[in-house]
Amino acid sequence: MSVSAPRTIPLVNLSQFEKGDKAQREAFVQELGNAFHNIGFVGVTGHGIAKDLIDDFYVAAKKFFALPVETKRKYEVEGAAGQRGYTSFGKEHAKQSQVADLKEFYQIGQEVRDRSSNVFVPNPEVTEVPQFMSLGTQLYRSFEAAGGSLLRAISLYLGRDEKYFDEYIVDGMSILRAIHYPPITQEPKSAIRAEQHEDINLITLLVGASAGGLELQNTAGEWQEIVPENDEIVINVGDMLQRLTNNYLKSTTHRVVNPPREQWHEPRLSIPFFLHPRPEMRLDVLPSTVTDDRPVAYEPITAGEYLDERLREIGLKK
Ligand SMILES: O=C(O)CCC(=O)C(=O)O
Ligand SMILES: [Fe+2]
Repeated sequence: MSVSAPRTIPLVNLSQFEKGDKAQREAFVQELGNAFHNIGFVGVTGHGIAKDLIDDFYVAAKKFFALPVETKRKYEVEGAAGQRGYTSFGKEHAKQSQVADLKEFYQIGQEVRDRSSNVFVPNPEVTEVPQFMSLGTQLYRSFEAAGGSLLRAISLYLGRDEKYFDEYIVDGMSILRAIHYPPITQEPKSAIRAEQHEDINLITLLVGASAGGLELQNTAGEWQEIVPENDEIVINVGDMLQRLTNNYLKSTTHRVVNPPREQWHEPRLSIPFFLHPRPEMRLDVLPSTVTDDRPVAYEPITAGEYLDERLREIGLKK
C-alpha cells in the first residue's frame, strides 16, 4: 500500500487503554467501539504481543506444514471436530459454500490452569517440531491477554462493568489457528483461499498475514483489501459478540482471495486467534442493546450450543 492510500480500517493503540490516563482510556473505548459498530474491524498496535514470539512461531509453523502429509495426518485428533491438531487441505468450507477452501491448518486449544478440571480434548505434542507447541502455547496466552484487554474496553463501550467478560474468558474455548495456504499450481475451478464468511467467536485477533489477500465486505457490498502495516494486528468482531449485542457490533463478512497468477507460487501463512468464552456463557442479547429500531434479533443460547451448531455447518463436526 502506498503511503497516501487511505486505510480500510481505523487504527488504535491498545497501550493507550492499558497505560493511559482517564481521557486517553475513554478516547480508546470510543474509537474501538465505534470501529466495531461501524465496520466490525480495527487495526491494533501497542498490543503487547512480542514480535520475536510471532516470528519464532511462524518459523515453527512453516516447518510443521513442510512435513509429509502422512506425518501431519498423525495430528488429526479423533472426536475434536478440528478444534485440536491438524485439519488437512480441502476439508473446511464456508457455511453457504459446497467448495472447500484452499488451505490446511493446525489448531491449538485451551490448556486449562487446573488440569484436574480439564473438560477439553488435550493438545497433542508435535514431536517433529519440538518448539511448535511451546511457542504456540505462549502465543496463545499473549493473544488471550490482549483480547481480554480489548473486551474490557468493549464492556465499557457497552455501558457495563469493565470486567464483564473476564470470568467468561478464563479457561474459555479460544483457539489459536495456524493456517497454510499452499502455492497454487493449477487454475482453481471456483475455490479461493478462504471463501467469504463470518467468524463464530467473540473477537478474532489476526497476526502475520504473510501476503495480501484479506478483504472485508463493506456496508455497500464492496470488497476492500486490508493491508496491515508493521506490527499491527487485525481485530474483528465475531458472530457471538454480534449476537450478544443484538447486531449493534458488526460481525463483518471477510475472505482471502487468490493472488494474481505471478504470485501463485507464494504460499500464505496467517495466524488468527479466535477468542471464545467458556461454553456456559449465555449469549442472550443484552437488554441495553434492544430498542424500538432494534428489536430482539436472536433466541437465547449458550456459547457451547452455538459453537456446536456452527461447527456442523462448516463441515468440521458430524
Ligand atoms: O488468513 C487470513 O488472513 C484470515 C483467515 C480467516 O478469516 C479465518 O480463518 O477465519
Ligand atoms: Fe475469518
